[in-house]
Amino acid sequence: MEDKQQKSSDHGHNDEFSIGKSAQERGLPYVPDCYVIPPSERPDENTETSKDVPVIDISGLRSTPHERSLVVKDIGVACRQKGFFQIINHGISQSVLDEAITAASNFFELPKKYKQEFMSNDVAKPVRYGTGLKDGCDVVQFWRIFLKHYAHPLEKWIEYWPLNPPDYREKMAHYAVNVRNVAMEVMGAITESLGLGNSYMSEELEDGMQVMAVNCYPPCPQPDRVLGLPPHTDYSCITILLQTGQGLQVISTNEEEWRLIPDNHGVLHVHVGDFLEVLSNGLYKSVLHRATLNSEKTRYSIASLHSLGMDEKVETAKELVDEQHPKGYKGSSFRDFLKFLSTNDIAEGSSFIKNLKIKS
Ligand SMILES: O=C(O)CCC(=O)C(=O)O
Ligand SMILES: [Fe+2]
Repeated sequence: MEDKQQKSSDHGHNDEFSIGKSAQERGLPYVPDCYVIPPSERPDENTETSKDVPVIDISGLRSTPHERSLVVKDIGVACRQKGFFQIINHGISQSVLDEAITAASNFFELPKKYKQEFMSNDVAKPVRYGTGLKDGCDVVQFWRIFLKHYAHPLEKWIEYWPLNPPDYREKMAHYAVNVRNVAMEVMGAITESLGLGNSYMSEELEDGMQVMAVNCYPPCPQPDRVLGLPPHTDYSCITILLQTGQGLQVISTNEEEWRLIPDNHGVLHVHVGDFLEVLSNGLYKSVLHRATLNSEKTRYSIASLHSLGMDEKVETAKELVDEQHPKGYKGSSFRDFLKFLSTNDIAEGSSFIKNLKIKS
């Protein structure tokens, strides 16, 4: 994912952009020059909302073998044709979703002193807070505040999570555990759709990493000149995204244009990530996406990224390699990604997955 752009912004945070207020209420007349991105990279305000987002009822995965096979097929088609899909009847109650978002927004609204202790530009830190909102910068910045933390195994990492707001750990953990169960179920369906069986990676995923990127995008006075997050693909097998309001844009596998993703209450959005592209030998492509802004309302998102263990390499499934489809990718681990990130700037277009491609 993005990240490296924080190298010069982690120290220069600015919470004076009070989060709950619209840009006008905060009296912000314009976006500082340092945030303004070149015209070719600016979001177009007329970007169409994607009309054919696959919405999949995953309760069928727990139903009869016939029902399950239909859902598996739909998931496979969505991964191949789009690189993303949305899920309903995922089994996570609305209150768990809402409480995770409330915990996130309460964290971001805390006074600076509670957040500062988590600030770091060390991308390998298990808990990290950062913001692109700063004055006097001389590089392209992004209009986002984030808290990232590892979440699995929960008992190992939760003690590093913020103690404030007091219910942050409880509420976020509740969501983390639930969304991880959904991720395991969806990954089983994905490997099944590839003809590898539903338990192909379940053991490795059991010991895998879960990183939660908790994002906050304050209202922006000129949302057409700046982005919340630059275009990137995720360093995961899959990412599950919970969002409040529209802002996510994607370029699906079968299109060339940016499309806005609708946000429907209670729906979770699933992205194919880099490691799944490697595993599937490019049958399923990790999806390019970015976060855009609005001038009215703070938007929150919680991205839960699921991959294998820190040193467990994801290799292309040998079942998907033959003479017509030679192995297209080098194997890689989460640690390999962190190493890549520490020397490459994803905000400037570096791409982990491109780096893994074997040139033919
Ligand atoms: O906030 C969003 O819509 C996207 C977040 C995202 O892509 C990420 O955290 O990797
Ligand atoms: Fe992402």
